[in-house]
Amino acid sequence: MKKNNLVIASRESALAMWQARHIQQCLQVLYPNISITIQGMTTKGDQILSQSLSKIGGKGLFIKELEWALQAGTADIAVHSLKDVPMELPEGFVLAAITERANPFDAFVSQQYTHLSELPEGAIVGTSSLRREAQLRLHYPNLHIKPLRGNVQTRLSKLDKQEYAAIILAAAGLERLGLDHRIRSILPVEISIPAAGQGALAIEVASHRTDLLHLLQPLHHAVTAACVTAERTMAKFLGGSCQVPLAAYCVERSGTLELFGLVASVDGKTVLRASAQASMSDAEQLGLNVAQKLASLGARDLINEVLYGQ
Ligand SMILES: NCc1[nH]cc(CCC(=O)O)c1CC(=O)O
Repeated sequence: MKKNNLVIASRESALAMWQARHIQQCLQVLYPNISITIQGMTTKGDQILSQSLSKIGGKGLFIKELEWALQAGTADIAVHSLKDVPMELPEGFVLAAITERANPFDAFVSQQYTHLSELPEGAIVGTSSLRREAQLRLHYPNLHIKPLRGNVQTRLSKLDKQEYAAIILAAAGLERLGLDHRIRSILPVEISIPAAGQGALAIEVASHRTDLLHLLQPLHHAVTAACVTAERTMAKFLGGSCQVPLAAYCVERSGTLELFGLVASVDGKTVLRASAQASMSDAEQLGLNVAQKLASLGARDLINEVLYGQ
């Protein structure tokens, strides 16, 4: 941190900038004497919108440029949606804090309809997430799933142009952007298990910046961190990325964690589920446990089939 000035690196989408400003405000309250600025930057993932994310190489594409800034020292911290952070960070970087999770669930957004169950046969539903697609196909095999990329506003404008009868977005993103009025209903966990880390923010720093670990500590939320550790450990063990339909959601009740995991084929015809409970201190073991249960049901073969064909 040069001259008491902390620089936050962020992608430039409205959601990313909201998230960076949120962290900026939290830190500013804690440390009124530090000047905190946000440096927006474009990532490869933001530029390549034409192809599906699952084909162009996944999550790392949205954070690499921010990591270069951390490495070069032109920025001190990077704020990410945890969902977009790869299960394994490149060497030399750590997540210094995980913030309290917002709404972790997927939202149903439509002009005409209130619930997924109201959609007529063949209705076009927009999502480019294989996780959402597989779970939609499982419960509503007669819907037509059509790819939908771009930032949240772009996706909403495509819905408004009647290209889709409905679209599925993360509730947290809509709420942060003040677009919660667009949410017609929340998809319960029985219909759509969220992505690992959905709804939580992660603050990344270069590992050698031990000065920042202490500074960021007040933003760290232990319960959220335990839950997302279970989710991300499960996904990592199974080699999960956004290139396979994999879902992981962990909830904490009175000190006990419960993790729900799912691996599916994209067509939703094969769906493997497993769950388990553990104490807060055993989050990693819980993730491994559920991953092993899924593996024993054939999750590895299913994932390889999705990734490489038969
Ligand atoms: N994949 C993009 C992305 N990354 C994080 C969010 C939402 C916010 C969050 O999950 O924390 C979104 C949009 C969406 O999935 O609708």
